[in-house]
Amino acid sequence: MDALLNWLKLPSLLVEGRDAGRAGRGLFANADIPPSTELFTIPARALVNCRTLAPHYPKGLTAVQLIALHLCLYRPLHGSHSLDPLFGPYIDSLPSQFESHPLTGHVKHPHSCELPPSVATALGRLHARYINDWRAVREYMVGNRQALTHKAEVRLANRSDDALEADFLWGWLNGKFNTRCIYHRLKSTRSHPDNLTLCPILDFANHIPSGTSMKPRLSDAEKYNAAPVSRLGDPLTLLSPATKVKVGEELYLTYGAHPNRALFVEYGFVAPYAPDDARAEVEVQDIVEQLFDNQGNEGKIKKQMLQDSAYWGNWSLDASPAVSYRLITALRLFHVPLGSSEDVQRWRDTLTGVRELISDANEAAWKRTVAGICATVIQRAKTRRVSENRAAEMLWQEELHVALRVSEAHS
Ligand SMILES: C[S@@+](CC[C@H](N)C(=O)[O-])C[C@H]1O[C@@H](n2cnc3c(N)ncnc32)[C@H](O)[C@@H]1O
Repeated sequence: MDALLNWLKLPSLLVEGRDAGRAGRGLFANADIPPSTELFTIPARALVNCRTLAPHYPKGLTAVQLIALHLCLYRPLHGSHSLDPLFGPYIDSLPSQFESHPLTGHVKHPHSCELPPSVATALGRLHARYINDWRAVREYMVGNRQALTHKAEVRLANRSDDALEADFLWGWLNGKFNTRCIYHRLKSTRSHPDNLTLCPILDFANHIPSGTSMKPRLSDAEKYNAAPVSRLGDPLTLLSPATKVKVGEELYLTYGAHPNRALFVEYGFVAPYAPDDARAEVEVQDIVEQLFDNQGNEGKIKKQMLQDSAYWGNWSLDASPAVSYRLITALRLFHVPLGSSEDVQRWRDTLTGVRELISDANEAAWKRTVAGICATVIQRAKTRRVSENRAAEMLWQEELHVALRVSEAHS
């Protein structure tokens, strides 16, 4: 931390990064901190993003690809410091490995750990993003070899493909959105995917699902809804939570209202939940898709109707206990015979709020189907291959818990 503060030219701070147990390192208060206090400001030059890296590389990569490439090229060798003349002391402060991240295991031994289907699907999507970025960067490295080997400190020549990919995966897990990168306005539009940055010290902060948390101060670019005026972008200021923090307490960020499935796949951990917590959730896409598939042509038409009205997919149950409105809407249609134009119209009327339901019989039918879906989730959670991965086990337990709660509510 001292080397990092020296490099940042920051005085001692109200917070320090240190061991936080199972979560790795965290940010802790060095003194009592009044509400919404400015904790520190990281100058734009010390943020790792598309603006600070662009002057040092030929064009052609997205922000995530560029950050991952830079980290890959300057990953510290075992026990030594990063040779990066730009961000070396910061790169030294990054985690040395991501062995517990599910993507690392998935890349090395796909399918070694049995996961709930919706989690496996989400991990598969993340893997596809990773492969896409790795291919793009590999091509870029071939096309720009001369420019890259011009950098005196870069060791490309003696590196095996495997070593290079392992370093790229490490860089990618640091540099993709989530894990350690946060939103930072660098482009003229708010939705541009390159609006992200690595930020020293802030990235020691762990996640808290609810309660008061630290917040980055709105940057000028964000305030004026425009690209930053200065070449390297705006600096980043972190504010303490809106309530007082006592010396020694950990300060958190709220990464987002993510279910455990997303926390596991994106960040590599799961958070505890209360028995009736709506964040405890099962996504039942695979089971419900199969139901529509089994209806043959009628199912195909219903799928199209749901896609057209933006209700296809993202169907969940939660432990509050509840069935998501999206799932109820899909299952209502599932039980409508398409030959009955009156019922089809009634279903459309439920979408616009003209009607609350199609009929009592239709309500009873979708509830019976929910009970069947719960039975499937319970069955597969009870008969799965037990995993040594603690987080994977917790995800299976969560599925079982949610399905039991919803099934009790519908019996
Ligand atoms: C931005 S970093 C936070 C700092 C990190 N703990 C470290 O040691 O550098 C995000 C990572 O911290 C860990 N993490 C964050 N919040 C956590 C929590 N509530 N429980 C367990 N691990 C957590 C996860 O590994 C996550 O990918």
